[in-house]
Amino acid sequence: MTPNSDPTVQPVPASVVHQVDAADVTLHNPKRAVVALGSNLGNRMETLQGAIDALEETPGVRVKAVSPVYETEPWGVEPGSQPSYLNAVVLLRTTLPPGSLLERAHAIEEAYARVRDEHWGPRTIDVDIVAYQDVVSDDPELTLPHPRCHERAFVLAPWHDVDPGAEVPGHGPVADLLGAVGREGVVRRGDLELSLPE
Ligand SMILES: Nc1ncnc2c1ncn2[C@@H]1O[C@H](COP(=O)(O)OP(=O)(O)OP(=O)(O)O)[C@@H](O)[C@H]1O
Ligand SMILES: Nc1nc2c(c(=O)[nH]1)N=C(CO)CN2
Repeated sequence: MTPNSDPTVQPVPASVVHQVDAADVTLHNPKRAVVALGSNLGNRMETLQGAIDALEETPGVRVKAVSPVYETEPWGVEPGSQPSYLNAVVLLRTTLPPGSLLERAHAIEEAYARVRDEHWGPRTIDVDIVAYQDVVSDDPELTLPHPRCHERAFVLAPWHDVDPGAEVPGHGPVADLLGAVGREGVVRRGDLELSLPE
């Protein structure tokens, strides 16, 4: 039987071919994303590492780099009102669209029983999408780049360590932004290290 003579083989509609091709392009064309992690409650290192491992275990996500760890003064709140944070940044390659990556970030926060009861309140884990490719969006559900990342040394310092040439879309080079903001209250913890999942 020739391939075309089988009466049970139906022609594939053009729309389906198009959708499959589009999905295929996405799968072969992972996007760059930058995720910031912060913790100021409980076992902060264990929580940060757990979040990194959970990102890596997510289908369609690969953790490509993990920054050094910084001990940072709580930003945006009364000095002395909260424990200090440990902050880090991870670089991802992902086939997930931005909204799905945010859903995963929220699921990881929930897994660590983060309670959203106070604006900028203490938290076991905060997982923010800092940037996704060069996407710029003012959607309040997912603003890209993160609307406050360019003024936060606790994001810029670790990001600069893992990607010195990085730029914040619409704001300029991370190196320049970090220079402008300064490193006050942001101290590298050389004695602590997060690992890149195998
Ligand atoms: N780039 C982004 N990354 C993560 N969440 C975002 C982003 N843009 C908008 N959001 C929205 O912000 C909401 C509040 O997030 P969250 O509770 O983590 O804020 P926060 O950590 O207290 O403060 P901040 O956003 O200043 O870090 C989330 O429900 C989410 O939909
Ligand atoms: N140092 C520091 N301060 C913060 C942090 C954080 O991760 N580190 N996160 C906040 C809300 O996301 C508010 N303030």
